[in-house]
Amino acid sequence: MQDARVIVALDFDNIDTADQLVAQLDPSLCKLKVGKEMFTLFGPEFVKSLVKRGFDVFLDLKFHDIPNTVAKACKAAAEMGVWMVNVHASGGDEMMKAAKKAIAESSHPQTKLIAVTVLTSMNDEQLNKMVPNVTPAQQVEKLARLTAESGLDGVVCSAKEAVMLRGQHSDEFLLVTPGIRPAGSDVGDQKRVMTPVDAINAGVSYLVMGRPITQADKPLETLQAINHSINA
Ligand SMILES: O=C(O)c1cc(=O)[nH]c(=O)n1[C@@H]1O[C@H](COP(=O)(O)O)[C@@H](O)[C@H]1O
Repeated sequence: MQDARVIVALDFDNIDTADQLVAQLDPSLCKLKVGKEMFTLFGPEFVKSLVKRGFDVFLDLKFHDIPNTVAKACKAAAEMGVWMVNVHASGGDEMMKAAKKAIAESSHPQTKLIAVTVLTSMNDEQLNKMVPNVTPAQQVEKLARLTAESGLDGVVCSAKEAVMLRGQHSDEFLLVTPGIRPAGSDVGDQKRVMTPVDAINAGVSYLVMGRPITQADKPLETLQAINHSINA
């Protein structure tokens, strides 16, 4: 089975709506992401039900806390059988190493661990209110280096930084990029965006896509068209 490159973000407040979409999909077409909204509403049972249906699940809870707390949360996440979990790189290398070790020692050590660098909803202006005189690309570069040095599997970044990071890290280092928008689709709250084809050409490993697929009139056809465009 070909490794699906699109991760569909299930950001729904209603489990039936999510289930209706998932019923149309299969693990050869996409992976699935459960984030803060659905996990808060429906908890581990929903996540486990997707794992049971054979999907690679990215549990996107973006942990950011002291090392001991994040390590325990990552162990708990891995033991749900998920494919991937994430933390914020700005939590620091001690936190990331503790998280990595906790997953390695868990009952599901194959769970991948990646770190969020700079959120794709941030542009220069937004970032400068927190970290003055640094561009998103410079901040991503710095945090990606810290992530790699901490032994993690990769980063969440925008596709805009992918070419730079591919030149600095091994081919195995995962670049997972939200902020993906097919040409002409609504950008919404995302700021650093790119089309699926451009992102793949830039060296991205996995594309995270929510609304362009989940809010489409025909989500399955939209996903198939995206898959076709990136595999062409
Ligand atoms: O970690 C993430 O998945 C993430 C990081 C980031 O920098 N930006 C970002 O949009 N995300 C997530 O990716 C998804 C993007 O959804 P859409 O903007 O609807 O395609 C959402 O579930 C976000 O929570």
